[in-house]
Amino acid sequence: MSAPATRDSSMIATIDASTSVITVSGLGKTYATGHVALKDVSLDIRRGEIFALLGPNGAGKTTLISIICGLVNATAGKVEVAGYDIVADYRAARSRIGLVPQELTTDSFESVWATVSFSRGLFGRKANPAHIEKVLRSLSLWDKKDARIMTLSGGMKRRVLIAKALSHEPEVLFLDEPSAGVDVELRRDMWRLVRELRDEGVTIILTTHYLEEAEEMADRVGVIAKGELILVEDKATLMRKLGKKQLTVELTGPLATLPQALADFGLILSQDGTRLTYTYATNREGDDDGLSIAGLLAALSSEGIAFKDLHTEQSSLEDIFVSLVRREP
Ligand SMILES: Nc1ncnc2c1ncn2[C@@H]1O[C@H](COP(=O)(O)OP(=O)(O)OP(=O)(O)O)[C@@H](O)[C@H]1O
Repeated sequence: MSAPATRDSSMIATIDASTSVITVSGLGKTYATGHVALKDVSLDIRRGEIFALLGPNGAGKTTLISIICGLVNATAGKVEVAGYDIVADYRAARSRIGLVPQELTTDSFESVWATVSFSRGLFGRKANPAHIEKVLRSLSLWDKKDARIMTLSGGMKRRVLIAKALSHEPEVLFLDEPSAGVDVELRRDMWRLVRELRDEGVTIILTTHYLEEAEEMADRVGVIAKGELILVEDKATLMRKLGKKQLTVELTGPLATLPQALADFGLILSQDGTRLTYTYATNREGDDDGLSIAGLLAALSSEGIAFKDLHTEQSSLEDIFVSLVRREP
């Protein structure tokens, strides 16, 4: 699978990694039911990044995306896409966006080719069969181009949704829960395509409640909970923070001071001298410089320090994150 290579030169000219492609300011949404789905959300999405929006079911991810894409009206605040206001300059803003929705609403008598070509036309773009062919090939849909949508499997329909979203060469691609109900092969293809698109300068925003997906894909991560954006961070930084754990060692007798041989571990000795606390990074990208728990235990033993119990705790940020992200529907 390879990404569509043909991109509109006027769009490429505007791509500059140092600028924001989407600016969200003070966004709020209260549904007619009175439910407050978003509260004062402000966010800049940088050109060419993969941004993962994380949060549990009902957090407000789809609402936020729907407002950015102009499908739902905000109650407060504003959104600009490539400098265009999503309400005042709807057509200009929307034509920069490709949206792959969560729901499979594509079910028609039309062929794959006709459906994807028609999508391009909806955005006022001139027909470009070469681009449509590239998109279909990149999604392994080329040999299905004449098949009617209704005859396709669920996975193939999903590929058609992605092809439709890419038909008009958008600058920003939204993927709403791309992994929900998707098989391993499609997930792998999708991730590869996303990276290829990003390499071409396309900005990707994906929503997910799978931490693994964000870990695998994202450059930056935003966490949304109960309608509030509680965290926006570079993934590497976030993973470092998330990866911090604490090991507490309960000693059999009190220590007056920490032996010099243990200085490198950055241990904290409790006031009564009976407890040592060791904070360490656990993840791939963490700053663990080789000082492992095994190393600590060996050092304790060679210093003749006996212990009766060990227990680990995760840092509070990880606690928050895991409870947000790993909570099942
Ligand atoms: N049209 C609507 N009218 C009233 N409430 C709504 C409407 N759409 C969404 N909501 C509510 O707003 C909240 C946020 O929903 P939203 O779909 O944005 O969450 P989400 O984070 O995308 O969740 P999921 O992961 O389940 O898609 C939910 O409590 C939902 O029930």
